[in-house]
Amino acid sequence: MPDELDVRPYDALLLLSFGGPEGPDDVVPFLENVTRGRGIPRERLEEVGQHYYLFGGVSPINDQNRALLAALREDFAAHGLDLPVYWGNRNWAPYLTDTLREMVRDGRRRILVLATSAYASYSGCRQYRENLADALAALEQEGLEPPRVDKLRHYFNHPGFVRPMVDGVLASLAELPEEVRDGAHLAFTTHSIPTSQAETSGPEGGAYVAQHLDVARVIADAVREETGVDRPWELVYQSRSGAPHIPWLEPDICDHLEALSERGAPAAVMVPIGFVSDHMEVLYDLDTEAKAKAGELGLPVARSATVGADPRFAAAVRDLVVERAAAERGGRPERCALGALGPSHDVCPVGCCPGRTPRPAAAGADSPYA
Ligand SMILES: CC1=C(CCC(=O)O)c2cc3nc(cc4[nH]c(cc5[nH]c(cc1n2)c(C)c5CCC(=O)O)c(CCC(=O)O)c4C)C(CCC(=O)O)=C3C
Ligand SMILES: [Fe+2]
Repeated sequence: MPDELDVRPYDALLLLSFGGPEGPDDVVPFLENVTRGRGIPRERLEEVGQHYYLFGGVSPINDQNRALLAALREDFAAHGLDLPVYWGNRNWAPYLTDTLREMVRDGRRRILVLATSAYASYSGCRQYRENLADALAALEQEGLEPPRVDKLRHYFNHPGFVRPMVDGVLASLAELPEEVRDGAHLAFTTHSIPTSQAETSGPEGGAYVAQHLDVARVIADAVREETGVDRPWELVYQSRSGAPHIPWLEPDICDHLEALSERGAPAAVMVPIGFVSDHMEVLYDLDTEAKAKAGELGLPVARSATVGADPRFAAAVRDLVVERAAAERGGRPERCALGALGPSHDVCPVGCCPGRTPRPAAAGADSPYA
């Protein structure tokens, strides 16, 4: 048996994810959960519903989280990290509030949260924190003493998140016809968000785009070193939602593929760095829609894998847990990070990644729960 790793003061890890439908009957209620109060046009919802029906009404995200849970438990057990791992979602069962209630009933008082979103932004960070605050409030209403909840730092630049994506790009390049491989562009993609949200992301603003650019550069550099070929790369966006008159980050991946084709690019690899698993935004927006677009253009494309349940990602989570526990005990742990930005903060400062209207958010400096 390995020596036991010190995770005091924590007594549990919570995998906090988006959630997704598990059958056709779940699709509409799931979309209602996601878009409640968010001003998404009806037509957009109907369109996104069709994406899910195309895949039998099942999002792959839940099985991907089950696989990640298994990978985390296996990694923790193999390395003497004695920490139970739970799973709860923002928008579908198992719901966050139900999981937190179970955790409290199991006696968990100091909970560390791993969100399946690696970057700063309202949608990718504070919204998860608001949902945590709502769940804690619900437990309080039920007469339960809310546990203390902390969130792991953003892991976009952790080597265990980045390295599997480098391998993914190398595998995708190998899938392309040999004669276009060296000229292939790398199209790094992430979820588009309103430009106003991008501008206010992180403690000083602009973090969403800056963090993605940093990761894209690290991956492009690593691929150049591995292959000896310097390929052009760009950061582009996908899965735009919202009303058309509100500006969102651009260009869209499909417009980008068209521009590449016009510029005479021989091929492209789409690299979904914005996502942690190959969920619906990847399967539909890239593998279905963007690939169809590339087919029309006669542009050879491949799409590289997200980290999913890669054992290196599970090991990165272990590293982050041990690091954060040491910091909570007053130590100065080593903090792994690639790229130019350095390791992200442990505790989101007051006011970072603001939403449209202020709401209580847990696991940050402005949390109403200690
Ligand atoms: C930044 C970001 C991430 C990455 C960080 C993270 O992972 O959290 C992400 C992930 C995801 N988004 C997902 C699904 C959806 N997102 C929607 C809508 C929106 N996303 C937004 C942003 C993000 N979204 C925004 C600004 C909106 C507009 C509405 C609003 O302001 O809140 C809608 C409504 C319909 C539509 O308009 O598309 C759906 C169905 C799924 C599940 C996929 C599956 O089922 O496999 C996942 C992982
Ligand atoms: Fe989304």
